[in-house]
Amino acid sequence: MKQATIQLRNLAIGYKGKNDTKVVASDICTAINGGELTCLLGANGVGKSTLLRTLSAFQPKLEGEIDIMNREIGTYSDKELSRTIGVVLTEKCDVRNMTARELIEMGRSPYTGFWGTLHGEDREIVERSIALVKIENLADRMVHTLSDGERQKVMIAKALAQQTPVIFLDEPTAFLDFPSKVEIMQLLHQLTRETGKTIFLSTHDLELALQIADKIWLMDRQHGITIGTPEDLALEGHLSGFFARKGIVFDMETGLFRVENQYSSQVRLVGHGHKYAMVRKALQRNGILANRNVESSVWVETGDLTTSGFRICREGENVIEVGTIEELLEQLKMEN
Ligand SMILES: Nc1ncnc2c1ncn2[C@@H]1O[C@H](COP(=O)(O)OP(=O)(O)OP(=O)(O)O)[C@@H](O)[C@H]1O
Repeated sequence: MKQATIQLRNLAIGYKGKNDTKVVASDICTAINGGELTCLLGANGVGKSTLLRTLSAFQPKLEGEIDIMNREIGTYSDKELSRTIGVVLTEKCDVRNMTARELIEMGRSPYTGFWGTLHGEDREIVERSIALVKIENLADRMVHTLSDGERQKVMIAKALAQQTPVIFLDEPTAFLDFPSKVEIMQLLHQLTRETGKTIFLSTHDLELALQIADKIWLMDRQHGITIGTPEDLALEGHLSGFFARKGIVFDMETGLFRVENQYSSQVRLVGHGHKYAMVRKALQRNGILANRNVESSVWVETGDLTTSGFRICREGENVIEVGTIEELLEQLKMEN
């Protein structure tokens, strides 16, 4: 049984103005478990950052309770909070004249004295954090010379150096290239497994979240927050409902989203394996419905990985052989 590290009771979040209050979300009653990677998904402006900032005590809640490890967040001193919650926000930090390692060392400040003197153990933790995020090559660079993605990794290493049981991250993968996105998500997932940390992050990287997260929170103006494993949310129809926009369909077979194609013609495919799958994908991307069940006077033999090229066949006509999918597309387009 997973332990709930964070309990939210009737939580309302938003902004208090002079004359009015903007409620971004209300009646949030749920928990975030330790040892799990939880990803918060939702459209622009729905309130993901507001929720993360409220849970991090960077902005006041409007109503309700936030219990972190069985204590109301308001009862924590700043020092206690900094030993409990590590936060990585998207805002650019304006740091000059500081190396990446020095910035990561600041993650140790909740544990060092007034002068911020690092001891042997602190240095070891800093080096371990650098190694975990694989940024040894950036450690001696000045922070203001780093790219957005590189700086993001440094901020994650700083949060790791802080050694808190809870880490909140606002769009940690936003500026990263695809392999780095995967790497960071897998790292965060692995940390929840190995250290039992509670990691809660917002992201627009839907596909990655669906493949890596233990829990998904779908945040929506109409339905509030819906929570579950990616697979339960899929089976219950929440995922397809949530992203039901024109042109995006949730594919139950793969558990992922795909662009819905509009088909103008169809072709029967003969073959199997990777070559079959790639030809089908290429044709469908080009508006040609293609699979082995389609009825058509023209068919494509994809062969398999032991055969070379592809064959376009028509009853009573010569077979056309092509070497690549690009040539296959060209040929089929010419014929249409
Ligand atoms: N300081 C503020 N005062 C008043 N309203 C705000 C403030 N900051 C944000 N908002 C509003 O609160 C709502 C939620 O914003 P928030 O930044 O939390 O959304 P988000 O889900 O993180 O969006 P995105 O995916 O675009 O980052 C939006 O309507 C936004 O305009």
